[in-house]
Amino acid sequence: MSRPREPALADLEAEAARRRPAFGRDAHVLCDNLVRIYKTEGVEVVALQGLDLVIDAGELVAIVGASGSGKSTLLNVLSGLDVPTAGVARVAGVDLLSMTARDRLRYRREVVGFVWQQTTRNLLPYLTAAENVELPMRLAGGRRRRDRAARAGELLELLGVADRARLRPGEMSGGEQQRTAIAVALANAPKVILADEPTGELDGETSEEVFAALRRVNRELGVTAVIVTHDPAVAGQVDRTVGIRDGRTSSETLRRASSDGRIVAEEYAVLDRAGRLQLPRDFTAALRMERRVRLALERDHIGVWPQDAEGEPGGAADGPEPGGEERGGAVSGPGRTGDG
Ligand SMILES: Nc1ncnc2c1ncn2[C@@H]1O[C@H](COP(=O)(O)OP(=O)(O)OP(=O)(O)O)[C@@H](O)[C@H]1O
Repeated sequence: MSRPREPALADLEAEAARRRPAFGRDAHVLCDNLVRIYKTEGVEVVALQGLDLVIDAGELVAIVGASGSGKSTLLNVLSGLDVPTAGVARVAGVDLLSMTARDRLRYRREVVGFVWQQTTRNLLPYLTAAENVELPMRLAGGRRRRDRAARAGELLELLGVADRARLRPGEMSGGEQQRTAIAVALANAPKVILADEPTGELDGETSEEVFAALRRVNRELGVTAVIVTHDPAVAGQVDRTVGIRDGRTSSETLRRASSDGRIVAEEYAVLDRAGRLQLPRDFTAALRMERRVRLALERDHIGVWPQDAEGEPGGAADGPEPGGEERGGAVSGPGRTGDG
């Protein structure tokens, strides 16, 4: 009789993958361990360092972060303009790493729409607002002239600039140009709209109008919207703000209405699948945490302590002593201080 075959490592990995639901399996926008390295004159810049992001269909999400944190790199990848070095990037079921040139063209024409900060990048100066909106439809083909004109009219109406249809960009205000740009981005009924600082060149009141227009298309057309912004007024009005730091997702702020109708914002650190999280810089600076910290699993939280000069836990922080038996190791496992 032959002996039962020992399971190979690949079988065990496949089995483990079968049992665990795939990360972001149902997400509309998915970045899994996304890496983008730029190489210029022998110098490497790691703009995205294993970024994870999951956005559901129909969400309106703001992406915030300091200059150089990787926001534009992320948006360039999602818009199909740039190819990441490694990882997974998927939008509306399209794998952005394995697209052919033809797929990429179709993706950029039909699956995503974008709005850039510079109004001049969004609209052609010698076309009217209506002609600008019709242009992507003409390039994609498939619609009759009358249909294109009707759709352009509907979109300009939805964006509140129907009365500007016959004007060229130079004859419109900055806010009107950006609202027209949103209509252009929506021309081919994309599933996702990406906007990079769409209110960056506008004053407060006008930027509120443009943001309100983005919110309206998100709500009324159900299009998923991802907006990179420095504008606290924009970031403060979306349900979810994702903070990026050093090329990784570091925090999320969720906003919800409380029982008395007030909007409550709760900020969370993002825990990635490898168990990594970024502690806020002001927290680590306040407790002079550098390089090593001590961790302890408590019943309902994990304590983090700076390593003090003597190497004993709890040196600089007020609060409970870290639990656990191993003073040197400091991480107590479940069943010691934890529940299970
Ligand atoms: N084409 C490029 N070649 C080399 N390095 C680049 C390139 N584009 C971006 N970088 C670098 O990658 C990092 C992330 O840049 P990115 O533009 O994505 O940041 P950002 O958060 O959008 O910044 P900002 O808010 O200033 O636009 C930075 O260190 C930047 O210098």
